[in-house]
Amino acid sequence: MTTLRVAVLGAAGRMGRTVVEAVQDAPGLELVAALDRDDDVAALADTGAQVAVDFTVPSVTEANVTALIRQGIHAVVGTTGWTDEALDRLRTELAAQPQVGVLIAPNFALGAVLAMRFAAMAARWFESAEVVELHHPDKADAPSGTARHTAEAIARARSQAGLGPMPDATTSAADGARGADVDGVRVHAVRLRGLTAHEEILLGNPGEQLTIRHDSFDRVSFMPGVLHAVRAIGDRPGLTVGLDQLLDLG
Ligand SMILES: NC(=O)C1=CN([C@@H]2O[C@H](COP(=O)(O)OP(=O)(O)OC[C@H]3O[C@@H](n4cnc5c(N)ncnc54)[C@H](O)[C@@H]3O)[C@@H](O)[C@H]2O)C=CC1
Ligand SMILES: O=C(O)C1=N[C@H](C(=O)O)C[C@H](O)C1
Repeated sequence: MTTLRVAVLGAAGRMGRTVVEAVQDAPGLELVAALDRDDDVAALADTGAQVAVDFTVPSVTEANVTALIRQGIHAVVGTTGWTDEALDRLRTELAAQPQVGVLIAPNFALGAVLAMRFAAMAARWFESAEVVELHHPDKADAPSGTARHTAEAIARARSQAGLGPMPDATTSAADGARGADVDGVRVHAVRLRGLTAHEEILLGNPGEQLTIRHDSFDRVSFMPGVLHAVRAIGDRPGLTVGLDQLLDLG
């Protein structure tokens, strides 16, 4: 079996530490670099890394991935905060390195990926849909990347089905009481000590409610998805958004 040489960026962080352990324990993978703040990503090629996993912070992830692409290193990215404009800039970078693959995924937990897919399937059949995400209080961004992605998928499905705005008679609300508006879908963010990463999608019709809930109790829940992506990304040049694209979900 040939060995795949892997680097981890953000290696001192909560996710980075878990990824380092997972790569060290995974058959066929070799950890060749573990970088954090102040390490030079632009010199990573010297380590022989073929794939790099980025769990850093929204303000640096684009610069990291750009540096990886320019060195011909595939990237598996879990860091949140990607905008459409930033993704377009990556596509331009990738056009100059057509053999390189980049995966950006808001959530690597298989259950979360399925929850997002189920929510998109269900969205057209319900009058109302709202998303509640619940996380540890050390999280920097709100709402979560997963909740944004979920809300965007719900909005797309509603628009394709010709559904209009959801019923909501609110005319007076305290700041933030109705959550953030993501493409017309309300998203609520809870931060609570003891939590890891959780999401509930609430779908309502007259007389019924469907609740889709996913819980990551531990960061090991993200590792099968991360390792699957590390192994698959070399055969998938260009930009891929969402782990579902690598899971053959139909
Ligand atoms: N896609 C997914 O499945 C998941 C995504 N995340 C996302 O991953 C990101 C990281 O989350 P956590 O590990 O909880 O955060 P964290 O704050 O524990 O870790 C971030 C790490 O990045 C390091 N860092 C900062 N600048 C850097 C740079 N220029 N180069 C290399 N490292 C740098 C920090 O020193 C820190 O060690 C967040 O955006 C979070 O939302 C978190 C969990 C799962
Ligand atoms: O910061 C986290 O912890 C998580 N971040 C990702 C997100 O913002 O969606 C994925 C997961 O929710 C954990």
